[in-house]
Formats: sequence, structure tokens, C-alpha cells
Amino acid sequence: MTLYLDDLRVRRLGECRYDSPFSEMLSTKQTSPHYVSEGDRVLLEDTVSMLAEHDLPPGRVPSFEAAGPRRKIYFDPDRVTAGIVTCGGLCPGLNNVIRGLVQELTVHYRVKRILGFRNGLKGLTAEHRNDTVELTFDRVRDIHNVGGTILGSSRGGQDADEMVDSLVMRGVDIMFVIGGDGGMRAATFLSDAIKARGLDIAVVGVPKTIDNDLPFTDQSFGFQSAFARATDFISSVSVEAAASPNGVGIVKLMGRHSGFIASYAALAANGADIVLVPEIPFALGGPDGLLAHVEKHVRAKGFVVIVVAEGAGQDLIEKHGLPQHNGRGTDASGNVKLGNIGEFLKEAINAHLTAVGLAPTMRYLDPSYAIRSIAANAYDAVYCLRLAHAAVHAAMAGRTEVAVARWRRRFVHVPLSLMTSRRNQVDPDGDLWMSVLETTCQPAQFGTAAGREAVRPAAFSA
Ligand SMILES: Nc1ncnc2c1ncn2[C@@H]1O[C@H](COP(=O)(O)OP(=O)(O)OP(=O)(O)O)[C@@H](O)[C@H]1O
Ligand SMILES: O=P(O)(O)OC[C@H]1O[C@](O)(CO)[C@@H](O)[C@@H]1O
Ligand SMILES: [Mg+2]
Repeated sequence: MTLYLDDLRVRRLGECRYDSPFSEMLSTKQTSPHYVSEGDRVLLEDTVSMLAEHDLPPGRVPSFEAAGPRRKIYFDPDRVTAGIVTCGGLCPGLNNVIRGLVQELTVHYRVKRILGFRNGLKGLTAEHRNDTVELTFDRVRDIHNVGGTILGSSRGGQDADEMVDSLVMRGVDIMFVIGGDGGMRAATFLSDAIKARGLDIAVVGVPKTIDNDLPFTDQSFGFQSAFARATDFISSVSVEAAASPNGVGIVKLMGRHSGFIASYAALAANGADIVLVPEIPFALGGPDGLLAHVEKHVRAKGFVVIVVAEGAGQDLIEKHGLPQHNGRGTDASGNVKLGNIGEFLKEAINAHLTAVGLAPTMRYLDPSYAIRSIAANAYDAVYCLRLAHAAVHAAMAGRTEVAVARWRRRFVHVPLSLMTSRRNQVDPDGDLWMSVLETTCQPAQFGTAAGREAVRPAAFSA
């Protein structure tokens, strides 16, 4: 997808006429290596070759509006009501973002009314719109020390017009939507419905997902805390597998379509022999298939450690899996329910090693919710706070249909629709995956493309 400057422009509700509480602080600031002034922009691309490909003058090169405070703002803080909602799966740092939004809105902009909508976007339906929490700084002072979200979250679609009715009825001028791809999509529909009615309501997204599958953001908040926690489980199965006869340690980690948690956790633990991600299909059987590789490790050093992302090998489960491992249908938000690759591998490897006379000791861990329900670590705490600051500045300056994100180290405004225009995935040709291969020493692929189709593993042949 080729992006042009106009695709990256952010919609503004109107002229900024009020002095910002930050105007004095900003009066002497200009772009430096550590600051982007409000008149400057942040480049979308960062290699000489990519820039050369466009062959455009600097002013036309695709770039994002920089996030941060403005000297003039759009909303009169005295008259603003802000709303906050968290939606989708949990992720470390949700409470930090809520706290940061409330702190910035109340302490600096002196906004007096902030409503927390409960249980995700369901909280904006007619049935639930009056069941809100008044968010004051006192109410949120200590919430960053715990995981989850004090507002609750949910999945499932809602009618955009009904949600707009709720905003109008509750007098909301600025709505902050903290969510993943589904949440960002819903925020886009909400913005469209607001625009269609000609209403003066800003919608600002704060992208979140532990899967790190949202585009135009270096890494989503909470991801680092989640993969750091995941390393503990890799270490545990490594210790167990190494101490057991023909030990096989398997850790299944979240990551529906993107294997970032599996890749980063495996790199951090630096003890995995094999990493399997949804982006890279693999074959079980055959001389260069996964099972042969597992067997080689067990014969050579007595054990093997495998980290697998939940979305990996779904084609294999469908073809060869037992019915109880299959995925079934979709969840309330339309996300595909995945087959259980961890259980599938456990049985396939057990059967294979037993068949070749290496009866294994299987150690399987599926820490799923244990890695996303924790509090944010120090790094994510800072990141969440800074995203919250950026979101409040954007909203007060009348930016709408926008998400705040960190892109190539800078905080920027990304048009909401772009956040769902594609999925961030581990690039099989990228340097992250190369690091995984360098660390695990696993082959670039298990089985040839043809082999992946044809070979049926012994364990599952009828
Ligand atoms: N296609 C859609 N149309 C309308 N609303 C949607 C749609 N997809 C998602 N939503 C809304 O977004 C909310 C969150 O979506 P979803 O459950 O997919 O989680 P998410 O935001 O993608 O987070 P994560 O992927 O991190 O779990 C849903 O509850 C629903 O309100
Ligand atoms: O069980 P839940 O709440 O639907 O969430 C599970 C999913 O949520 C995520 O954490 C984020 O989308 C995925 O990795 C995982 O598949
Ligand atoms: Mg999602």
C-alpha cells in the first residue's frame, strides 16, 4: 500500500481559539533531536532508499503530524466533558492509560467532568449508557499498580448511531477509545456516525493489544510487560525439560495472527530451540519437518524447548488434528476461534518420539491470561503515561478520527482508518525473525513448500 501525504492528514474539528495551558512553555520550543515542534512533521519512512523511491520534495514526503501540546486549543476546558472506554482483550497498562488521561485532563487542562463507560463499548449502548463512573484524579490515583481495567472490557459489536446517541445524551465532547484493531474499527464507525450528524465530538484512539498486531506503532503498550512475563514460563519449561528423560518443553503464547510475543519472549529467554509463529507455515513430517528436528535435539542434548504462538500451524490442525483441538466459529467480535496448537503439538511430538524409541517427558504450559492480566512494568508505565498525554493534547486541540502512537521513536497522530488498514506481523524476511533464527539455530523453514502440503505425520496417519 503506497501512502501519500494526504492519506496521513488528521481531521480537525475547527480553528483552535483558546490559549492552551502549555502555551507559555511552548513559546521558545523548536524542533531538535528530542522534540518535534507543532509545525513540523515526522517521516513515515526512515531509509534513504525508501525516500528516494518517492522522489518528492521534502514538503510532500509522506509524514505524520507530531503529537504533543499545542499553543492554541479547540475546546474550552471549562465546558468539556470527556469519556473513556476500554475494549477487547486485556493488556498490561490499561489502568495506566486511564490514570494518565484523567491526570492530564484534570491537572493541566482543568477539565471537570470525565465519564468512564463500563464494560467496553457495550457501555455506550442505550441499556448501559447511564451506568458510568465519574473519574476524578482521587478515584484513579492508585489504579496503575494493578492489571486489568477498572472500567471493565468486552467483545461484541454495537450500533454506531446508538453509541452516538449516548455521547449526545451524556454531553460528551471528547471520547477516548482504548482498544485493539476491533476497538479502532469501532472508533472509526463511531467517528463516521458523528461526522454524518455534523456533531462537534472528538474521537481519539489509544491503540492497545498484547499481540502487537496494530500497524503504524513501533510496539503497542503492554506488549513489553507481557512478553517479559512470558519469559518466566519459557524458563520454567526449560528447567523441567532439561531435568527430565527425553524432555520436551512447550510453551504456547498468545498471538492470533502475529508471532511477536513468541519471538520476543524466546529471544529474551534465549533458551528456546524452536519458535513457531503464524506468519511462517511449517510441516510436521518428512526429513526436514518439525518432528525430525525435535527428534534431533532430543538425541543430541536430551531435551528440546519449543515456543509456539497460538495462531501457528492452524492449517495442520485443520488437516490432521483431533476434533477437540479444532477451532470453532468466531467470538462475539468476529475474531476466529483458533484450534489448540499447543495440545496438537504435544500429542504429535509425544507420538513421534515414542514411535522412534525416545519415550518423552512432556512439559506443556499455556500461560495465556497470566501474561496479559499483569500490571505494566516500568517501561510500559512510562509509555502508557506518554501516550495518555499525547491523546489528551490531540483531543483538546480538536483532532479527531485519530489515534496516538509512537512511530520510529516519536509520538505521532495517525488517522484512525489507517490503524485497521493492515496488520502488523513478523516479517519472515525481516531482522526480528533473522534474530530468532540466529538465536535458536532452527532452519528458516520446516519442510519444503511442497513437503508441507504432501507429508502426513506418522502420528496422525489414518
Ligand atoms: N466489525 C466491527 N464492527 C463494529 N464494532 C466492532 C467491530 N469489531 C470490533 N468492534 C468493537 O470493538 C470492540 C473490541 O473488539 P475486539 O473484541 O475485536 O477487541 P480488540 O479491540 O481488537 O482488542 P484485542 O485484539 O486486543 O483483544 C468490540 O467489543 C466491539 O465493540
Ligand atoms: O479469551 P479472549 O478474551 O477472547 O482473548 C484471547 C485473545 O485476546 C488476545 O490476547 C488479543 O486479541 C489474543 O492474543 C487472544 O487470542
Ligand atoms: Mg483484535
